[in-house]
Amino acid sequence: MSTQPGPTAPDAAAPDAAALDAADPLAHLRERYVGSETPLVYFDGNSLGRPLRVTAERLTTFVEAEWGGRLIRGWDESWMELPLVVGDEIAAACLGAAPGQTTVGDSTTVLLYKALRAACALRPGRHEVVLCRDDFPTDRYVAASVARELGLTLRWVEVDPAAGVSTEDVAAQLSGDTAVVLLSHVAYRSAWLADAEAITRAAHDVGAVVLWDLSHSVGSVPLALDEWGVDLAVGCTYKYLGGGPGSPAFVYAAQRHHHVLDQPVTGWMGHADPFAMGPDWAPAPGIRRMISGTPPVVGMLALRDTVATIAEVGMTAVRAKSVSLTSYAIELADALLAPLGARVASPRDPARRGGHVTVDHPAMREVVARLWERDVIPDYRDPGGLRVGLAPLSTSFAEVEAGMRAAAEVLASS
Ligand SMILES: Cc1ncc(COP(=O)(O)O)c(C=O)c1O
Ligand SMILES: Nc1c(O)cccc1C(=O)C[C@H](N)C(=O)O
Repeated sequence: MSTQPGPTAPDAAAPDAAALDAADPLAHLRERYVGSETPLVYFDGNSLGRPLRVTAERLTTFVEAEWGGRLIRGWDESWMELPLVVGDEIAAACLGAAPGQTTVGDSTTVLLYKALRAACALRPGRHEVVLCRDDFPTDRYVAASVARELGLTLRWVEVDPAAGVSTEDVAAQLSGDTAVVLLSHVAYRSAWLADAEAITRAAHDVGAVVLWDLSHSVGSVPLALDEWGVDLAVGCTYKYLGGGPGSPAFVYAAQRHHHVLDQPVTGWMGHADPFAMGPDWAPAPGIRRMISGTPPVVGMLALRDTVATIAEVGMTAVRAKSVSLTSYAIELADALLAPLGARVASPRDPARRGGHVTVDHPAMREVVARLWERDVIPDYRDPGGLRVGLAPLSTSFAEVEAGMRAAAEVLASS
């Protein structure tokens, strides 16, 4: 048990964090992370993951040996291939995707724009994009802008906060005029986990294509993009993939679409022969055509260490730890925060929950600000949501207990 002073609720209601840590097969990974030896409680690994210690060494070696040592020769020797090499590493460890369908570059927002335009171009003559009212703002804003550019209509899936996004809710918005279904696999606020396989099938049944935003699921929830028949997907790498602030996003496009994949930011690096410097753009073969400009080489380094760590233990073990962490956080929220008027706003069924837990109470904005002052770092999401993000590789059960107790103490005194 934590040595932090406990709030008023009975300890008996929650299991013992020390016992959970002792039984955790991934517990040994925590000490590989910078700062894991400090008492700071980090509940924001789903927004910016902690760095691995080994990454400091990788970055230094890169500066001294590769950048400093090879200089511009580095492009021919390895950097030109890096977006596809790292894309394949993410695909193998996390996406359930065969090689040659994933590349890394741009921000998630920019890649989402490129992927959504490419998805719409796969279904000419159709006029609707189906998306969810509760999805992350960038997805809604990008979709609105693509709809303006192409003269499309947005069809909104309204979300029942008690039930999340169901396949039926999505199916109700589908028709023969649906070009693309754009959805988050895990909802950024509530952690609702969509049934990606069933929704992909429903979209295909009406002849539409799907574009999944995997930002909150990649590295936390196992994915099987090839098996599910997904058309396109994008995701962040600075969350569960530990790429560091502003690390570039990834995009997946199923191989069956490559020959006609048409994205709008046609830069020289997606050209079939960039150094021909020819008069017109001609797409590179395969997924490389999704690249626009010079690959962000430095930004791709750190995530390779996290992806290698995920590959070492496997996504099944990562998901098992994630479910245990979120289940424990919910038990503690019920025992410590519910008596103070708070309410768990994430699914209680682990099969329908991603890697974080949101607890609602009107005072949470103030509570989160006060928690940050005492080195307990959750997130706040309107309206009134304390968002507890639990990165499975770096978070201990003792950390969960200390953070939830601190939240209860602060809420009790609000
Ligand atoms: C679902 C989702 N999509 C996209 C983004 C971010 O996009 P970008 O990396 O361009 O800021 C986030 C988080 O910031 C997110 O949660
Ligand atoms: N991408 C972020 C940023 O650049 C600054 C602060 C936070 C973020 C985030 O990742 C927000 C996050 N996607 C969310 O789910 O709320």
